[in-house]
Amino acid sequence: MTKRPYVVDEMITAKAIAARIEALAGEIKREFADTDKLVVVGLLRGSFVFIADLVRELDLPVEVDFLEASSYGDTMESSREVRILKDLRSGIEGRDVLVVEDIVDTGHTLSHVIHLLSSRHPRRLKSIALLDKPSRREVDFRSDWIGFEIPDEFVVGYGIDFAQRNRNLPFIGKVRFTDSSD
Ligand SMILES: O=P(O)(O)OC[C@H]1O[C@H](OP(=O)(O)OP(=O)(O)O)[C@H](O)[C@@H]1O
Ligand code: HPA
Ligand SMILES: [Mg+2]
Repeated sequence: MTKRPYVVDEMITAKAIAARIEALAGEIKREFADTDKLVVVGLLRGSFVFIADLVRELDLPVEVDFLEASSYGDTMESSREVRILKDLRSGIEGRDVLVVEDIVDTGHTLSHVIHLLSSRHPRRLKSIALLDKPSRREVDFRSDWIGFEIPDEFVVGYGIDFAQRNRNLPFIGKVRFTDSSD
């Protein structure tokens, strides 16, 4: 658990996030225009704000489900071991599925989840990540839709945490440690 004091510098405003979500929703609606039901799967915990705003822009027949995966705990480094803490409540065989993630960093989490869900034989399986850090990627993975590409900064806000703090910030901000002892 971090004890070092830090501040959060705003990086992406709530207004910019909302505008980007509106544009992405249009692309998703075109992709799934023929669906009789789209299962939108949020990856807890970090995606809870993004999925709430995204699904309200999707005038499609939507079912919402959640899967909890964790690989960072209260640190800034991926354990590279993705633990599934909570699985979906419904089956997805033959279903149209959109996995919603807050951020793709090393890529271990979302690539593991996509591999797991594809083994359940959905009709169509796509993913969207609000943020993507391509410079940090450790596995060959890219989401089907990306909100914003960002540099190698540790970010919080809009559902994203550092040691379970700052998920409730309305914007995306980057963490900056303030003590001179480091
Ligand atoms: O691409 P990666 O390097 O795997 O990192 C991305 C993942 O790390 C964070 O989740 P975390 O494990 O912190 O759990 P949380 O969603 O509950 O915050 C984030 O929400 C992504 O799921
Ligand atoms: N912030 C919070 N959690 C994360 C990040 C980040 O930048 N990258 C991977 N998990
Ligand atoms: Mg997460």
